[in-house]
Amino acid sequence: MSKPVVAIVGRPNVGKSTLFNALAGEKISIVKDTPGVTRDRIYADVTWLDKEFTLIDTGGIEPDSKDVILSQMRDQAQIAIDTADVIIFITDVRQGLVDADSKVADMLRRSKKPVILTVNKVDSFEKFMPDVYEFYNLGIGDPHPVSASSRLGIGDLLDEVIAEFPEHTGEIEEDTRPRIAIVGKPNVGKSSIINRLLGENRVIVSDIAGTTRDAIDTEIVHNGQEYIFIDTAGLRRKSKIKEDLERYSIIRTVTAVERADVVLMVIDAVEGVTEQDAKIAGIAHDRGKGVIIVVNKWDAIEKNDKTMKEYEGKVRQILSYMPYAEIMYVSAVTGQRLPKLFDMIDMVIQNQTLRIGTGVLNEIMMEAVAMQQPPSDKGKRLKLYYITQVAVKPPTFVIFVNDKALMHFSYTRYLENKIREAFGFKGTSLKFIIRERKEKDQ
Ligand SMILES: Nc1nc2c(ncn2[C@@H]2O[C@H](COP(=O)(O)OP(=O)(O)OP(=O)(O)O)[C@@H](O)[C@H]2O)c(=O)[nH]1
Ligand SMILES: Nc1nc2c(ncn2[C@@H]2O[C@H](COP(=O)(O)OP(=O)(O)OP(=O)(O)O)[C@@H](O)[C@H]2O)c(=O)[nH]1
Repeated sequence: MSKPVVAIVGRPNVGKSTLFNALAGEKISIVKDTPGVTRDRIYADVTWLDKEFTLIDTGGIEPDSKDVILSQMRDQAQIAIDTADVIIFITDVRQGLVDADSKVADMLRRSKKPVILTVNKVDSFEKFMPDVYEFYNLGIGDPHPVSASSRLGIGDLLDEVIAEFPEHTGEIEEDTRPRIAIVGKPNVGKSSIINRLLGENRVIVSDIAGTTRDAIDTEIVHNGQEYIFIDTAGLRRKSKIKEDLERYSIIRTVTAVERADVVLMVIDAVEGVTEQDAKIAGIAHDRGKGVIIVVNKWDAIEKNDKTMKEYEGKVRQILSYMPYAEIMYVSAVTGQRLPKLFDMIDMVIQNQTLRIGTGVLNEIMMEAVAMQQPPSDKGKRLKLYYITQVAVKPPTFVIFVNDKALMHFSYTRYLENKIREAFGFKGTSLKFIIRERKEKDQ
């Protein structure tokens, strides 16, 4: 089930970041503050009423000469058009309508994507409403006045946003073909892998990082089964600003991962696994997707009988939050082990959709509790009453306990391990929801 993507586009200083924070509220994914990594918030998971979506900030325009700003805005808008289901176009009532706004509005209108025109910094409706009407001139519908900094009009804006979502998002989609996103840093061999799997050169491969054009979904048939590969290779724009490139590649990764069942996390064997890989893989992990770690260019490194083990050690260390992910060592150049990817994908999808009966789950939990006493605090011991699986993709379990505060992370991890020992669940994360229940209710 893929969540809709909502993108924010607007000139520098109109309040994009402020609006982003106001919409995202507390539930926010902050991209880790690793050195050399973009420090801004780029995406967040938002829930409004019963709808969930992913919010992305296409931001990051350097205030420079007017021409540069306009061309950067066009790039931003293009990213939003390519990746988002709904676009929030934000303007500033205090600066009024400017030429760049009209040009971007033209572009957005032509895209036929739903656009919510937002006029920010309307801190007082009484005072500024007359100026808001001017924005009708953009010809992209009604302007919605908000004050991002004082959170005025935010609820109405969210209502407008979710009203534009495609009808059936969040429900079971008709297209049952497995969707596989192929993600990773530039130049790790994403397009080469797809090419090789496809058996024909429909994707342009180049030696220069970021040169593959126009990511498209590619259908590949293997043993009579159709798979959809979502390619994130290449970047549409060649920015001189490193942080911009990173932002765009993260946006594309997030939106591709969102649409996928399984994520192939490609790592360059020659370069080795890096913090940037960890950040990219984290996007798949956070979203509860199936993950296969694909170490590519295996042909290009010198090997002995220990190489694979050593490599695995490094990968496991840096991607320590996903011990469940399988690692495959492949070569897009020689084709080594690539056909096995399909078996692995099938297995991961099976595990993502695996349902375990309540009876057997409770047996496992009780056995686990008998083997290792649950933690206690200030004389009160954790009691586990009941466990049941409530969802798949990822498999999600609810555990009823006497006191949530006593359910320590490490004990949840212990139970997870017991469940994995019994059922494997290879390639997928598991989610645990802890609920409290009064003792007399049991
Ligand atoms: N008065 C008023 N000021 C606001 C409002 N929202 C944002 N601002 C101010 O506008 C300025 C720019 O806000 P940001 O959120 O950083 O704008 P941005 O569009 O992300 O800016 P860039 O990062 O340059 O693209 C800040 O000084 C904010 O405090 C608002 O609703 N009312
Ligand atoms: N030796 C070796 N080289 C490879 C392999 N796979 C890809 N390459 C080379 O790595 C370079 C990058 O490959 P691409 O497939 O364009 O990489 P990408 O991840 O799609 O790159 P972007 O488009 O920049 O995101 C090319 O020069 C490929 O020939 C492999 O398995 N072995």
